[in-house]
Amino acid sequence: MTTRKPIIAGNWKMNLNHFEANLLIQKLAASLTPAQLDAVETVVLPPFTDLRTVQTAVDGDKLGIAYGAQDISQHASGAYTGEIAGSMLAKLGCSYVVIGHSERREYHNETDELVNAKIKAAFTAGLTPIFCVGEGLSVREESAHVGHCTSQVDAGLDGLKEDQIKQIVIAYEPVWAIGTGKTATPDDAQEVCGAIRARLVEKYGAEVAEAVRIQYGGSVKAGNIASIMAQPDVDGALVGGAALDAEGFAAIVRFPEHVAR
Ligand SMILES: O=C(CO)COP(=O)(O)O
Repeated sequence: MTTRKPIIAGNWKMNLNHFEANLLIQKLAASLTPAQLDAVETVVLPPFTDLRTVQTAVDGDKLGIAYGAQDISQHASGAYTGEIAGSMLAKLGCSYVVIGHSERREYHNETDELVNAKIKAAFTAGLTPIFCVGEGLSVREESAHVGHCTSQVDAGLDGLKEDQIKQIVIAYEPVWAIGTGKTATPDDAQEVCGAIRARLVEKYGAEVAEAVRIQYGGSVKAGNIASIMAQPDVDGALVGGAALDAEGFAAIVRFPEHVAR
């Protein structure tokens, strides 16, 4: 029995304009009861252009759903064309921000150093990072995935204070399982999530490590969430494709009806 509150987050990636975002958030809220939303922290991560719309819906109707952005600038403000500062996200009521997603690491050449700088920028703005780590297929095939992920964790958390580490959400997303329909087995998810927690114990002590919520991400859907959430070191999921369907995402949030924690 863990005391960590489960957190299910829907990463909408580059999908849905603000009209579509409004529909999805309303439908999602209508599909979940207050008790279900109380049992599982439910988060949506829309594109920047949808954040104001989501804020209006969530605040206006007190939907009980948290939201955040998919990226943040490492800079506080200034001449950085196209970038979005943490303070701007905080002003829009964001609680979370995804940092270091494999799609940003791969397509935008984000390094561990940049990810670390963005995590610090998030905390400065009062946002909670959802810090992503994960290995590609070749690393997995060499059985080097555990070390790969724990060193990404080391680099991302470098220089943070203990209370910041306790607050952070770490998402283990094996790249080969993202959008491929190929889910890691529950044992695969536990292996890496457990190793991440063991690493946190080693570096920061058990009290800090026990507070950190670790998500699994990669082809999560209603049909596989229960077996993944049954793992002792998996505290939630970061959901991509299945988060674009209100009923499908709501069914994932309702996982406690199928698994005791
Ligand atoms: O990358 C992901 C969430 O951030 C996972 O995406 P899928 O759920 O579509 O595999």
